[in-house]
Amino acid sequence: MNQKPKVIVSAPVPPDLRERLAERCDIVEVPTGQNPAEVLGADERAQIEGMVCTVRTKVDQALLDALPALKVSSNFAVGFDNVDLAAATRRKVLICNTPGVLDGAVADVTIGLMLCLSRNLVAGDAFVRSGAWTKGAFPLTRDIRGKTLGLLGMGRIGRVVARAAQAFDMKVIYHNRREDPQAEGLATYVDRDELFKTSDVLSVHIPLSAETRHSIGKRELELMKPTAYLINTARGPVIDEAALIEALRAGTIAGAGLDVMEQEPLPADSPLCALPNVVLQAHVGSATHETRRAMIDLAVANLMDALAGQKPKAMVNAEVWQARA
Ligand SMILES: O=CC(=O)O
Repeated sequence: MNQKPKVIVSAPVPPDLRERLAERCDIVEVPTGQNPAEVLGADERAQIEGMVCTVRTKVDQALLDALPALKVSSNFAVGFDNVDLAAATRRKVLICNTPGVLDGAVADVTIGLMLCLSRNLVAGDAFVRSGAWTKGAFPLTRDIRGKTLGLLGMGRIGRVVARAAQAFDMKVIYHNRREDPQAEGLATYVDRDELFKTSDVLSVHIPLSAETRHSIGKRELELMKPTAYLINTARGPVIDEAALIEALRAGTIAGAGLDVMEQEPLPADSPLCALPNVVLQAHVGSATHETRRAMIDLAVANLMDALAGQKPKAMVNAEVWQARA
């Protein structure tokens, strides 16, 4: 009988799915976020053929060197900025991710942040709880109806946000590397500066890469209207956080809604936590029972398919798969 392939599980795989995986693979447990190269001995590492992990696992050259038999690494996330993709592709390690199943959940948090900012809902809750209401009315806020929503990035999530914004009678504009035919009827393509200049709410939906790191900085913030809000449910480091804090303090923009930050978890002494015009969330875009289940189903299916020689549903470096076929 063929030996089952050894796989690292470094993600919250629920018991029923773990059982299914164990029928086909020999599971090696690595606590989520810990470096398998530090947790496992050399003999065990040498036998690892697959891995399912969160974005807290850095799949870099050092880890690839520590796992010389690795064939597939399956991210329990749509983002893959934890992976050195060039190094993985060079080593012919297939990288998988979980696109599609979390679009609605992330779009919901985007819309939620937009409403919290424009209607000041978080401060309104504190206002009532503190008894301040008994002393006077809550300050007026701003409508989003009829305003312009700008989307930086028009992928799957951006399109769901655009569709949702239509229900609020918003005008939706977007900027992408190129105009997207799938955005037709949903949003109007504009150039990048125009997006920053004309958006009343600007929402970020681009992946983190060497090119996008700090791509929203002082210059972009200064292009924005002083009444505009910036929302980020993508990755923290695409925004230069120091520049953003400065802009929020100076009133260059009206506020920000952030589900992601440069440092996560965000410490309570971060200047962001002291700013009244910021609404913060703990990187929870995809964090619902239903969506996380769909994500882990897909991540484990990708891993099992790849190891069984079947084309996984979602591959980041499909060229590795094609070269094998
Ligand atoms: O941040 C979450 C993801 O990339 O799936």
